[in-house]
Amino acid sequence: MMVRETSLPGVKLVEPMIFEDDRGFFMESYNRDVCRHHGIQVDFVQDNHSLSVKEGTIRGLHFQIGPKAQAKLVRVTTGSIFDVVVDVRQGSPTFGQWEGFTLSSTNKRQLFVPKGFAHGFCTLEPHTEVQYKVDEYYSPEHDRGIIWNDPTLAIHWPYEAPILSDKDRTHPLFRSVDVNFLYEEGDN
Ligand SMILES: Cc1cn([C@H]2C[C@H](O)[C@@H](COP(=O)(O)OP(=O)(O)O[C@H]3O[C@H](C)C(=O)[C@H](O)[C@H]3O)O2)c(=O)[nH]c1=O
Repeated sequence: MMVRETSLPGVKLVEPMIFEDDRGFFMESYNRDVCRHHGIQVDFVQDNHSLSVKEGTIRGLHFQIGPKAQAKLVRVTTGSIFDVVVDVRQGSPTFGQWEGFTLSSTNKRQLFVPKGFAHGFCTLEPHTEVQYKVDEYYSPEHDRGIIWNDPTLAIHWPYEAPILSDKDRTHPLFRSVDVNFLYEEGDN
């Protein structure tokens, strides 16, 4: 497995080792010790799996606050996504900065998203399946977000008129990132 840092300290791009033969391939999709060796020092407690039927679907930008803040290890098992993280850690030198990554079932790349980052993705193909580990359980009361087209962030999404859930379109807690300091260090 190779792990490289990104423009946002703590966010890591993971390239697993792929063993290919005439049957297909084998990979360790998660190895706790190897992750720890590369600085991914979290104990995951929940696996999530979503299917988005149409390309141009955006899920996010979401994160949980306080003691339920989540770190995530994201991968794509069918299709492909433009995966986006936003630093929402109050006082962070990169607060409000975002970066996007293409994850796909072909490149098998994974993205480690630490606590304190909003996360969202846009599907680039129909029938895209995303699977990700989180290190805190789901807590709707702690769910927060930033609207996908927040002008402060000006994220370069690949689609201008995406498919969204009602929550992602209208949620009252989804405001511009500069309105709310949404995560404070030590909240976890
Ligand atoms: C996240 C979650 C949701 N749910 C239930 C709640 C809803 O009834 C249903 C759909 O939830 P939601 O519309 O929030 O799903 P997504 O829009 O894919 O949300 C995710 O989108 C972005 C990409 C993320 O990084 C988050 O992990 C997560 O917020 O599943 C659960 O039961 N457990 C969970 O952990």
